[in-house]
This record gives sequence, C-alpha cells and structure tokens, in this order.
Amino acid sequence: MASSEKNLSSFSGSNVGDVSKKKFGIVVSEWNEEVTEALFQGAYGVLVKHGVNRDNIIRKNVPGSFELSLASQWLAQQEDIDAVISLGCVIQGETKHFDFICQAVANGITEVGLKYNKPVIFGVLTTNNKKQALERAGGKHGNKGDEAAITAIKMLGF
Ligand SMILES: Nc1c(NC[C@H](O)[C@H](O)[C@H](O)CO)[nH]c(=O)[nH]c1=O
Ligand SMILES: CC(=O)[C@@H](O)COP(=O)(O)O
Repeated sequence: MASSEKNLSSFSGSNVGDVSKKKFGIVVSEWNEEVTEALFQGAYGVLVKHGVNRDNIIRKNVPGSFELSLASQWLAQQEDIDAVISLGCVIQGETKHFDFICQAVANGITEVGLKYNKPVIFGVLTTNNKKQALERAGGKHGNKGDEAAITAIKMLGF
C-alpha cells in the first residue's frame, strides 16, 4: 500500500504498552539533513507523547545512510537499550549508487535486529526526488519518523 493511501503518521492504538521505562537509541543520517532532522523530530515527538523519558532517548549521528547499520549495531549491543530507530533519506541520483545504498542499509539494519534480538527499525526514506522525501517527512503523506517510533513501541509490546 502506497504512502499516498496510508498516512505514515496515522496508527491504531493496538499493542502500545507502557514504555515509560524503556530506552531508545535513534541513529540519524546527516545526508539530506533537512529531511532527516524532520524525521528525527517526528520520532522524538512520538516517543515523548507515549511517555518515554527524554533522558532515555539517545541520539547518534552518522555521515550517511550506509553507516546506519554499524551505528545501529553499536547501540543495539548496549544491554540497556531496548530498541533502535534508524533514520535516513536516500534520494536517487544519476547512477546506480542509490540501489547499492538502499539494499545495503535495509539488509544491514535487518541483520542487526536479528543478531541482537531487539527491535531495530528501518526509518529510511528511499525516494526518487526531494519532493517525495519532504512529503514523507512531515508533508502530505505524514512522517516516516512517526511511523518508525510507533513501530518500535509496538514491537516492544509484542
Ligand atoms: N547519496 C546519499 C548518501 N550517500 C552517502 C552514503 O550513505 C555513505 O555515507 C557513503 O557512501 C560513504 O560510505 N547517503 C544518504 O543517506 N542519502 C543519499 O542520498
Ligand atoms: C544515493 C546517492 O548516493 C546519490 O545521491 C549519489 O548521486 P549520483 O548517483 O548522481 O552519484
């Protein structure tokens, strides 16, 4: 289902348990910073809205989305962190580089969650252009950061 059919910021209240004592890591890519900062603000706001203590939200920046996997692992391996949210924005350029980054970061983030047996959420936009990215970072299609944060909360209530 396309984001145009299901707003990224709308979610059902199911599986939303008490996360007031949970600790979250958020890794943010610095590439396309205007977009990724909006994703972070969305994710942070959803966590706080659901009762997460601000002191239990640990933010780390990385240069680009390709580095999200390793940074997510550095956070996930910390026993006191319950879930990791990885935020990035990859926008198609002239070459196939886009394909390699998207595949690598999707696979990498998946592997980290499986390895450390905890939610590691793929909050990475992979768009054709900046307009599509902005529409999914607080624009008409909602905010992928919101979606990533509520996904982390729901997974902790599994
Ligand atoms: N073009 C984009 C990049 N490229 C940089 C890579 O993510 C990586 O940092 C570099 O290849 C060195 O390892 N990153 C994004 O997040 N978004 C892009 O659109
Ligand atoms: C996703 C990318 O790495 C891309 O923005 C780089 O641009 P190009 O493919 O034109 O080198």
